[in-house]
Amino acid sequence: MTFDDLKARAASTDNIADLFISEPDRLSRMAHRIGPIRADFSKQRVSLDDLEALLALADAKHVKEWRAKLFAGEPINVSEGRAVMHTALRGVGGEAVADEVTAMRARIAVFSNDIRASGKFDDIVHIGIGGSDLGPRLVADGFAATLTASPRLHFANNVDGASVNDALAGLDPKRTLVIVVSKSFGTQETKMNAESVRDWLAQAGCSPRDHVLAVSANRDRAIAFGIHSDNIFDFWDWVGGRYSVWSAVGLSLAIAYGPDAFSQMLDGAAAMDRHFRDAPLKQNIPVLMALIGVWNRNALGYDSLAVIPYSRRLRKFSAFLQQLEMESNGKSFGRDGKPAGLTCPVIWGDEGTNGQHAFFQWLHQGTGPNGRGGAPVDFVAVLADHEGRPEHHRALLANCFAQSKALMMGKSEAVVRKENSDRADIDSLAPQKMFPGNRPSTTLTLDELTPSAIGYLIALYEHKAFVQGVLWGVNSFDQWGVELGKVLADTILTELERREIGDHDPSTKALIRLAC
Ligand SMILES: O=P(O)(O)OC[C@H]1O[C@H](O)[C@H](O)[C@@H](O)[C@@H]1O
Repeated sequence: MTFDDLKARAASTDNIADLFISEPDRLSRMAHRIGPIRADFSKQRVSLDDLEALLALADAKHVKEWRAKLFAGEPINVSEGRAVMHTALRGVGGEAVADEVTAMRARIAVFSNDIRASGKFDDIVHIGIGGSDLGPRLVADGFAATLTASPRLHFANNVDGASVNDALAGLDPKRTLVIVVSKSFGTQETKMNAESVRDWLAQAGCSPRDHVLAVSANRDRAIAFGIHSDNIFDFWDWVGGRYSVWSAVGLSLAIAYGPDAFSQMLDGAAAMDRHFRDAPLKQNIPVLMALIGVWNRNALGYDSLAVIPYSRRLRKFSAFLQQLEMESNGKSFGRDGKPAGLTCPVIWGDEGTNGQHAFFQWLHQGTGPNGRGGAPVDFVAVLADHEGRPEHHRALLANCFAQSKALMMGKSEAVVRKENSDRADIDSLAPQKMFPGNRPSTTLTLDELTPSAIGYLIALYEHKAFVQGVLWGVNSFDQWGVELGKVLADTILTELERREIGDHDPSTKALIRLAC
């Protein structure tokens, strides 16, 4: 089975709505549950036979073998010679590091409880960017569905001074704990924000020893930066930044929401790990999600995926997934150095229902590179109401379910003509008011937005990204594509500081001149 075979199959793919008629057991075969998550793939434009072909592709691309390598802790990040063991942080696989992980989890729990019991801090400022920021921010919002942060949690990520200013606004330095999170401890934004916050503390006479912690895989750099060695929480080079929320990178979550919530999240992720490791591929939710994503990308030719959480508490989910999926699989060349073909689509989205009043027009009627229009959608909904407003919650869910139905069913030109038969301009109006339908989506429902369910959800997409990396033949665990801009930014920063314009193209020179 090859991508070309899939493309040939897709050329004759049916209408989704018709598939429910020709495949009476479609829903039961395409909706699967694990723990609090139910994944309904039945509104995808893929027949059960197509799914068999996709499972054959998984075999042809050795998904099971790669999955075994992942859990065995083999160095599958070949370009950096590293193992990939974020599942070991949840206690699944990576036995070689189990003791270190257990010790770190215990240290996080004891430390978090001590800080919470001490009552010394009202606020935590978490400084970090990319993988050292997106996961903790997503989870902090998610935990707020069922828990209250105490101390309160603030984030400074961007090098834009507004980021650190917003994070510190109204805070009392004497009652603030600062956690600097950087795997490399070499990231410009994080170091600059940490310096600014250190100055802010110093002006109030607060010592870094009492107020600043670091989380890093590079202890030496953290010490060189001036962090006391007792205040450093380590993590390891086998944890990729975008897979690191399960490590001490989540320390601020454990302090603010309690170590029990943090552990429950890890346990939820572990349950998803075991499902991914053990379930047959045809019932394996991350595998099916990955295969359907590849179908949409490589067979149907979609170039983006919209992820729409119908949950305000998950509104950062698409931003989180942009790093998880696009940094993992946004690559042109495979592990073998050969062109990889079409890989990761653009991931984008916003919370529902807000998006309905903005870009959903495009999802329903917009054009696309494949002539099919729009983009596939992952809808994510939480069944329980955590806000004590059942009428709002029913409306939220009604909108979510209505959108996936509308995308699939559309509204024919004939119906539009009937409804507007009195209009003289019906010939020009009808095509504008009709909905083509047959637009694919997946609906994920979570019973409740508990810490455990959040663990399940994030781990689901981690494994999806892993499987897609295997199918596309890329190394999902490096990110060389972010380096060039960083190096150039350093050069240009020096020029801005010295007011000296170096050797650049005319456009870049003109921009530097404007800022000098
Ligand atoms: O945690 P750090 O070392 O500070 O890295 C922060 C982020 O910056 C890098 O440029 C990478 O693109 C990300 O993968 C990483 O998560």
